[in-house]
Amino acid sequence: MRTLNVDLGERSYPIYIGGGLLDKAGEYFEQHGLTKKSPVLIVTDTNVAPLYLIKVEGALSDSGYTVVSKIVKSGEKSKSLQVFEEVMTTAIEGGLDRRSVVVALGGGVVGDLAGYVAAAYMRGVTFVQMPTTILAHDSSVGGKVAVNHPLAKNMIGAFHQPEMVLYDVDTLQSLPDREVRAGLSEMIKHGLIWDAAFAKWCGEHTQDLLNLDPEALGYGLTMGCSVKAKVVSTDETEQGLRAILNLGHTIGHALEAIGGYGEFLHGEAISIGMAAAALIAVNRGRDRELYNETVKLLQGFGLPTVMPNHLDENKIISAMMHDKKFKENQIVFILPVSIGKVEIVSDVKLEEVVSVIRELKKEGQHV
Ligand SMILES: NC(=O)c1ccc[n+]([C@@H]2O[C@H](COP(=O)([O-])OP(=O)(O)OC[C@H]3O[C@@H](n4cnc5c(N)ncnc54)[C@H](O)[C@@H]3O)[C@@H](O)[C@H]2O)c1
Ligand SMILES: O=C(O)C(=O)C[C@@H](O)[C@H](O)[C@H](O)COP(=O)(O)O
Ligand SMILES: [Zn+2]
Repeated sequence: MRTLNVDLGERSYPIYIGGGLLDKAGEYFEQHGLTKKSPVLIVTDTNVAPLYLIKVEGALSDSGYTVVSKIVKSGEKSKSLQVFEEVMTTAIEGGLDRRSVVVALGGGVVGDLAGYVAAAYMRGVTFVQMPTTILAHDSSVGGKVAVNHPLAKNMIGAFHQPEMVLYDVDTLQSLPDREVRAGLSEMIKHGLIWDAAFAKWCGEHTQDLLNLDPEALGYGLTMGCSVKAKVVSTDETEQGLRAILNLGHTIGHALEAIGGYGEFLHGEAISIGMAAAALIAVNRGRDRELYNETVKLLQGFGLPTVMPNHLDENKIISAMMHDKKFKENQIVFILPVSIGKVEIVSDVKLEEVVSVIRELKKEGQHV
């Protein structure tokens, strides 16, 4: 078992990473002094519930906790105001009070949704993350919680840090292959923005990671979480540095929105976005090797790096205008400087973006 700390003064919390942790959920709750007098709400989804819900409900009730559970439909479409309201209804009907705990048992969708419920229920209750996807090494850390608006990703949300992250890596063994790849996209991102040696390691351990080799996975997740924890500890509410975690997201979020939150998985959209960011950087004078290396790394994991031809440039651009980093009429981009290092740039012109979208469509025709 590895423990990392997210250092945020009085809002600091541990990330426990290891096997068999869901069975010990009750013990962790007790260790953290979480009350048994108020009901706990577990939010999970239709894929995760049959696999792990009984385990967590059992572990908590064996320790004397009263548990209420809400199962939402799996998939990005559940990150909506409508489902948010449904979860709120379960919380109210289940008698949750101000000392209650909301648990997110699942991937980033459940994490972001349950986290926003925890941030808003009675103006804020305790939140515990129990991630079950690779991607959630990113989403469970840092306190960004949100639901989507049909026009733009994560538009309605808050910063609400969890009490702890209980990451039972045994759960990852049941992930479908496409979700494994999509989750590894954010792991690669952590290497690309912060740590060239880690990015290189990802490239050297592609097969081990794709095969869910426990040792490789444990190391990769620990490294990814520790990059995330360091960045968040420096800039909790994205006043500056934290924006680097958005590498690939300016275009990626636009692709998710225009795809109706169903065509691309988050990690896939971000992979295309990271290829696009590298190409913008090259067109601005960086060595072409930067783009070649980025794309080679992503493609090694079977991730998409070209722009699907059917996507309309204008639609991508107008969806991009809703980016939360858009200010004073400028779209802020995170651009690579070299592998392991990025810069925050606010003078990228729309024409540069359109030209890269077209180049990436052409690349697609060669594949
Ligand atoms: N808050 C943040 O900082 C942050 C960071 C990155 C991504 N995100 C958000 O996270 C979301 C994507 O998260 P995700 O990729 O985990 O998606 P997800 O939660 O939809 O999970 C992916 C799929 O795997 C299934 N699943 C989950 N765990 C499983 C398991 N152990 N075994 C079998 N199936 C399992 C789910 O039911 C779902 O179908 C996006 O909405 C993205 O915006 C948030
Ligand atoms: O934690 C962050 O900060 C991130 O940017 C991590 C991203 O991987 C994640 O997708 C996040 O939800 C994006 O946030 P947003 O503020 O751009 O909606
Ligand atoms: Zn992301």
